[in-house]
Amino acid sequence: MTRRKLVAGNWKMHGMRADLVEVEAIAAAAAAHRQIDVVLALPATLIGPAAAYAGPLAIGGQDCHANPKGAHTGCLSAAMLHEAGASVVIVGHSERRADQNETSQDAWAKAEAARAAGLRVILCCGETEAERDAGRAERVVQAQIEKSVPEDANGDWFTLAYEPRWAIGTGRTPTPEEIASIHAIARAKMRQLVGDAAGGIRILYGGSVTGDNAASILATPEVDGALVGGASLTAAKFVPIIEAAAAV
Ligand SMILES: O=C(CO)COP(=O)(O)O
Repeated sequence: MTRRKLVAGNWKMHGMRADLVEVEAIAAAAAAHRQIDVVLALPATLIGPAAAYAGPLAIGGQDCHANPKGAHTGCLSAAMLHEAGASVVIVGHSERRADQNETSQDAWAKAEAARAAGLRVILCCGETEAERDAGRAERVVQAQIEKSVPEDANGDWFTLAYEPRWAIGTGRTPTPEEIASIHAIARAKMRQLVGDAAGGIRILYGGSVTGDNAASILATPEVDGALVGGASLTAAKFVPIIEAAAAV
């Protein structure tokens, strides 16, 4: 099954209104490469202003609450993100697992809530360095998928992102062979859970993707795109990754 490449940027806790010029330039690159999908997951404060002119660039949130509303000070529901202009949301990012003690079950509930509100979902998984060193990377990722991937997931609304924690913001990446191997294992696990629909679900690689390594990572078997942190913050760094995906 052919799957369109997807390049997603995650601005994390970066970005002020002055940075909307970068969003505008990235949106222009997305418009110039419509054969792929491009997403920018922005701080909630920038979703509305960015969505107003993003065009083919899909604007996303970085988290949502699992409940549709309620007494949850400081939290945002999926419907709020949707109303602000987001069409997609990241759930289960390793920084939220580390900083907010989120679990794979939380990611599952957030994915369900996002879908119910009309958002597409990018759900993250990935092992720590200690888990990889102990030879447990595959089992950790399989367990995360088993607990977090909704049983009705399909490629229309659901994307998986494999982000080994030790590769995030470190400049270190797994080899293409290691990435291909984990992605194949992830897809096999999803096939057990959702059947043939797994063939349509994109699996992104994330962790220290840059303009320099994007072409080789994006050409790796089983890699359907990239989830990019630091190198998505400026058009100068992110557009070469979009171009690399469009050229695969
Ligand atoms: O966490 C990431 C994207 O969600 C990856 O971050 P970096 O690209 O900065 O390593």
